Parts: sequence; C-alpha cells; structure tokens
Amino acid sequence: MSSVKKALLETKDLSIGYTGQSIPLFEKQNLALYAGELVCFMGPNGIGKSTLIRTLAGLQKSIEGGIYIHTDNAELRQQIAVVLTDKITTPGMTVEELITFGRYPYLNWNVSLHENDIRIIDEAIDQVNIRNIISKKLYQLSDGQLQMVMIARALAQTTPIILLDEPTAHLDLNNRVEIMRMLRNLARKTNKAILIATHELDLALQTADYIWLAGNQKNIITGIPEDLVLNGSFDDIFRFKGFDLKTGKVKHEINRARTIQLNGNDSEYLWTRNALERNGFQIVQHNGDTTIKIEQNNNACVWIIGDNRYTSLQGLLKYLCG
Ligand SMILES: Nc1ncnc2c1ncn2[C@@H]1O[C@H](COP(=O)(O)OP(=O)(O)OP(=O)(O)O)[C@@H](O)[C@H]1O
Repeated sequence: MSSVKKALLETKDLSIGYTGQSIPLFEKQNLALYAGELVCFMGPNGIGKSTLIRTLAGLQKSIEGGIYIHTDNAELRQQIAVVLTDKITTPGMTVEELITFGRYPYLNWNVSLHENDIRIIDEAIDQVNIRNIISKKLYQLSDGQLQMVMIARALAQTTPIILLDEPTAHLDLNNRVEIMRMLRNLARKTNKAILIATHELDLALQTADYIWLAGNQKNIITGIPEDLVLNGSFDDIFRFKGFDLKTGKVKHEINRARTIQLNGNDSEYLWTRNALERNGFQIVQHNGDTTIKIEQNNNACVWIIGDNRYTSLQGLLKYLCG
C-alpha cells in the first residue's frame, strides 16, 4: 500500500539569482522536499546551488515565485536549519557553546538550559561523534572537524528541514561516508527533509532518495538516482570525459592485442578486471586469447594461467605486461 508523501517545502514558479544580473540562475522551478527523504542537489560549479540553498533558507530574496513551508512551526528560523560554507565569525567560541547557541530560537538568553535542551545538544554531539572536541575553541579545529560541528549545530536546532551546502567538503573518506549515511538515516528516523548541495557523485548515487540535478536550461531535473543515470541526464549535464557513469568506471583505452577471458567471482573478479582494464587489456566472455582462472581458498587468492600460478595481481601483471 503506498502512502502519500508529505511535502515540507515546495516552490512554485521560483526564479532565483542576483539583482543587477538580468538573467536568473534558475527560472520558474517547481520543486519539493518531502518528509523522511534525503535529496542531493548536484550540478557543475557556479550553476547556482548555493544561491538556491540560501534562497530556500530565507537568507536571500528570490526574483519571483514562492517558497511554501508546510510544517507546524510558525517561524522560518524554527523550520529550517542551514549549514553554509561561510567562514566562522566567532573563532573564540567553544564547540559546545556554538552547538548550544544552535538552539537559540528556542532559548531565552538569560534562562539556563532545560533538561530537554541538554538532551538534544547531547544527542547532536553524539550523532556526529565529536564528544572528544567539545571543549576546543573553533579556531583550534581542522576544516573537517569544523564541518562536523556545524552539522551538529544544525541537528541541535531540531528543525523539520535541514539544508546543507557541501557538508562533506574537507572530510576524509570515512567521514564523508559517515556523514551521508548519518543524514540519510536521520531523514528516515526523524522524518526530516534534508537537502544537500554536493559534488560527491558516488556517494549521492548510493545514498540519496532523490536527486536534484541542475540542468542547462536554468532548470532543475529531479528523479531517483538510478533513473537519472540510466536516462542519460547526468551525462547530458556533466559531459563526463573518460568516465562511464552507467558502469561506474573510468574508461580505459584498449591498447593490447591479446584478449583475456576471466573466470572468477566476487570482489576478486572485480579487482582483477580493474587491474587488467587499467593496463589496457580487453576482457571477453568467451574465446579469449588467454584464460585466467581466479581460485580462492582460506582468504588467499591465486591467479592461474595454464600451469603458472600467481599469488598477487602485481605478479600476474608482470607476467602479462612484461
Ligand atoms: N553575491 C553574489 N553576487 C553576484 N553574483 C554572485 C554572488 N554569489 C554568487 N554569484 C554568482 O552566481 C552564480 C552561482 O553561484 P553559486 O555559488 O550559487 O554556484 P554553485 O552551483 O553553488 O557553485 P559551486 O559548485 O562552485 O559551489 C555564479 O556565477 C556566481 O559567480
């Protein structure tokens, strides 16, 4: 049984851009963010992603059209938390203070924190795993740590909508994956609508419920990631050079005469194929000039060509490439 999705934010014929520029960045767009969904907003540099985020957050005026919020809170600042890429203006503040002030809309400055506020701040700190740095001053943090802190501050605002501009910039791979997974789970568990502007193609395709793809006609194409890959929308916009998004692989030139038939399974097969294609071999299903068999026993892997056995891909490549 399908349930009706609840749009928390909608735009009607929204055009955005900067005064003094005659042409808008996006024109007459009808978009929606739904409760419980993570949306990744993608597109080339300079196309207008940050500008749209700021406009949706109410930090910048639209050119025309409307933005409608369908939540129970009356005030915009209690409905939308936003994480931007701007420089911090209070470097002497501690992490804990910054996150605490994240709850400012709900707090009275001269009243001490309620138990509920303390619990929410604690949860936000744990969600992004930054308890070990809460006493540090902001200027003492690495870019990645600061990014995590800003996300914690947004979480502590407990708004139904969160907008983030490139939240994984500066983060290492583990933290990038962790942040995307965390935001995705958060959307699911707490029924928030979360929009992320990002250049992380791989991660977005694997975690987003929905993609907004900035098009070439001042428009935004929307859909689930797989549909946009298969219908060529990503190719149209990014014009990938040397990368085949449909297979998720870098395109290698075939520059070796002999073809290879590869018999094996699982990740060993995938990485062997990767090594061979990277070195210019063409892999064929049948009748290869050379057949390589991958054998796996007790976590060890052996590559077999005729009577020759290789215990590493490096050894195999040395034999094949000379
Ligand atoms: N304050 C401003 N005044 C005038 N034009 C601006 C201003 N800020 C950005 N722009 C212009 O608006 C366009 C969109 O910028 P924006 O930062 O929204 O792009 P973006 O898609 O987020 O890019 P990136 O992926 O590089 O972060 C750019 O051409 C930029 O030069």
